[in-house]
Amino acid sequence: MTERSTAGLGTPWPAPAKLNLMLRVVGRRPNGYHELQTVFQFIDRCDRLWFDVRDDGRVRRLTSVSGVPEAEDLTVRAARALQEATGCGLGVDIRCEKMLPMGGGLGGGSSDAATTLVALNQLWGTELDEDALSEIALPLGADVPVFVRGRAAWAEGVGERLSPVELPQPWYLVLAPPCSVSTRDVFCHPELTRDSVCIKLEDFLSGNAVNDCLPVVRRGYPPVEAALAWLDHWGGGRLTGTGACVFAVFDDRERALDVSRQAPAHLQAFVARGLNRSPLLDRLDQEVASSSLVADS
Ligand SMILES: C[C@](O)(CO)[C@H](O)COP(=O)(O)OP(=O)(O)OC[C@H]1O[C@@H](n2ccc(N)nc2=O)[C@H](O)[C@@H]1O
Ligand SMILES: Nc1ncnc2c1ncn2[C@@H]1O[C@H](COP(=O)(O)OP(=O)(O)OP(=O)(O)O)[C@@H](O)[C@H]1O
Repeated sequence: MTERSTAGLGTPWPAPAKLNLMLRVVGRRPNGYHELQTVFQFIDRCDRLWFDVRDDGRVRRLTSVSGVPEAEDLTVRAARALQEATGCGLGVDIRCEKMLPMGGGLGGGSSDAATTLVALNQLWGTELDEDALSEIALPLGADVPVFVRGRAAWAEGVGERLSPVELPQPWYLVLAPPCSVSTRDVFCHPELTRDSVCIKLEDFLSGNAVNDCLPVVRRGYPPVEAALAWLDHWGGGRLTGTGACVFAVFDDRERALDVSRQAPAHLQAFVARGLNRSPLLDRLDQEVASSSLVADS
């Protein structure tokens, strides 16, 4: 979607990316899903969404997402799931401006789904609380609940047992190698280790930040390996989720920007701030405040 076409649409709803600051695969459930331990933090790099409520109950996506048919788009599925859960007869036209690479381990699709649930719960007046919204969120994807709750979190289970955490909020240099990684393929891989011992938050805070998917992704995706090798010159990189994106941590924004300018041209590089509170919650507060002003006048 071009800048011009977003003019006049009103304030967008942000769908921030997340980073997995560590990821341990500690078991496998009978349904094939994996038990994880991970730490989620948001970054201030976001997709942007706009919602126009419709009276006729139709859910339409007005912008295209490369390779994703309308009915499979996580925003459309999220809107339909909220209709089904609440019996709401309203519909919506959804526009989404993608900034986050797909299949990048930044959770862009999951975040778009969460933003749709949170925004429509407000705009449709369905009044579900955060727990109820998170229940609708989980079948859409293991990462959707953390985006609904909007707090950096220590996560267990398939990623749905969340405890909020206050972490340092450094600057991250994120590199998107020119490939996308299928989360499913990594979790199905015969060489993925699935027996890491469980650790505690304190272990992570004192430096245990391994990602168990890294060996499989490094071997299977040479562009990811190359991006990590490049980050080794600057102190080392980490993989987010199942990749393909990798990141390095900096205390100082200028330093992160300086390194990003030196990144090889074939790597998409950006610098973003770590956030313990999702900008989605601020946008929701703004919407609640403006709707109560209208109600009072
Ligand atoms: C790896 C993480 O990104 C860490 O944040 C997430 O756990 C993945 O979350 P997600 O992209 O929302 O994943 P989903 O859409 O639920 O699942 C995609 C596929 O990954 C596998 N999958 C996912 C999560 C999980 N805990 N175990 C799995 O085995 C399943 O094969 C599933 O079919
Ligand atoms: N609105 C959407 N935006 C992006 N992807 C979508 C969307 N709707 C459905 N999808 C599908 O979801 C897949 C995963 O997208 P996403 O951007 O969340 O990947 P990811 O960053 O690797 O996520 P994760 O870290 O959760 O594995 C895409 O490859 C695409 O097929």
